[in-house]
Amino acid sequence: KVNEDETARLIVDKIPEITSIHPDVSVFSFTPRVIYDDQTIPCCLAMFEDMGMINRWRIHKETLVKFVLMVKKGYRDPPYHNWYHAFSVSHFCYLLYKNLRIDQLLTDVELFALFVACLCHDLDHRGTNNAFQVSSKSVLAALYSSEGSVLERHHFAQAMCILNTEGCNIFENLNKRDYEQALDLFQEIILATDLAHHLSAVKDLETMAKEGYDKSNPRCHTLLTCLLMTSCDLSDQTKGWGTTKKIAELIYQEFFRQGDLEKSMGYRPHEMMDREKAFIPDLQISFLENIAMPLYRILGDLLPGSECVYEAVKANRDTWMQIRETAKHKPITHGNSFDFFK
Ligand SMILES: COc1ccc(Cl)c(-c2nnc3c(C)nc4ccc(C(=O)NCC(C)C)cc4n23)c1
Ligand SMILES: [Mg+2]
Repeated sequence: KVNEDETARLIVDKIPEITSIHPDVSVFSFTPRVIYDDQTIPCCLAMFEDMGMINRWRIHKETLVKFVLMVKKGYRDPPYHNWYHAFSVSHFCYLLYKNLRIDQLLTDVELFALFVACLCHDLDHRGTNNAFQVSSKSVLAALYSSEGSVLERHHFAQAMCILNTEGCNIFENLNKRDYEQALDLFQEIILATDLAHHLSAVKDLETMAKEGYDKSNPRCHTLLTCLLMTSCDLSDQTKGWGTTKKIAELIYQEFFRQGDLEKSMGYRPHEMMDREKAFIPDLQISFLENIAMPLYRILGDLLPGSECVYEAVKANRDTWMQIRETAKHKPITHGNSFDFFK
């Protein structure tokens, strides 16, 4: 339940000038996780405003406030897949707009659907992955496992519940055509956040990067939108080492909790979810080399000016390699997998 006085204050207060949140809020190196929890919603309002979306889509301020509040409250509090993840993902989308002028490659509707999808893309995440939904025979698996992307279908369903809540539909003033297109894109983008979906699109993304983006080709728009969504989803890796290290701690806290659950259910967990087997530096080097670096390499090829983002990810991979060497020479302590984080 969204309490009235919190909503009232956000509605009455003027939307702050984005730089009043932080002077560096629009640069790639800025880490949105430094923003205090009670400033995240004003920052979201300021991002909508700064991207011209409030006027362009005739969004009533009260509707926008209620929507963002419902979205924030729609996240649970697992170590990683919580509101701060959605907020930081959305902030990277704002960075793409401010620094790479993606508004010149995508239509207004695509850009709007992308930003709103960033806010909603992991709604009601339980801190367990798609495989666990199926193996634990969760309600979500019962609902969606026949179509695949179980969690992502649930995140979309939750977002639709919010949009269908009285006074929360920020798409309400779009004309019929834009409305239908926005919702179709919104669903497509949220379903595309399934890492398996991204991995199956990498070949096509590399081809597009080689041949160049053709703004008149609808397939290019779809591929680029999905590329940008995944770039936002993994954007913690594009910041300094401090963020990379902190995020790894949160992700493996979440993974190891799932592994513990699987063990208690009599399943043998994936190595990356088994706190007794996981060697985090190796796992993270592999994730960065096989998934994150190729992703931001393609982004850099397609969007001039984003090479610095790829370089930041590569630097974090290099730091993991140094950590791996040091950790390998240390005597095997029978502490837990997080010892070398100390
Ligand atoms: C875009 O969707 C997601 C969904 C869930 C997560 Cl946790 C992530 C995500 N975001 N940051 C990370 C980092 C730093 N490391 C990760 C290491 C492994 C995996 C993983 O799922 N590996 C199995 C798969 C390749 C078959 C995901 C990781 N990850 C992204
Ligand atoms: Mg997700």
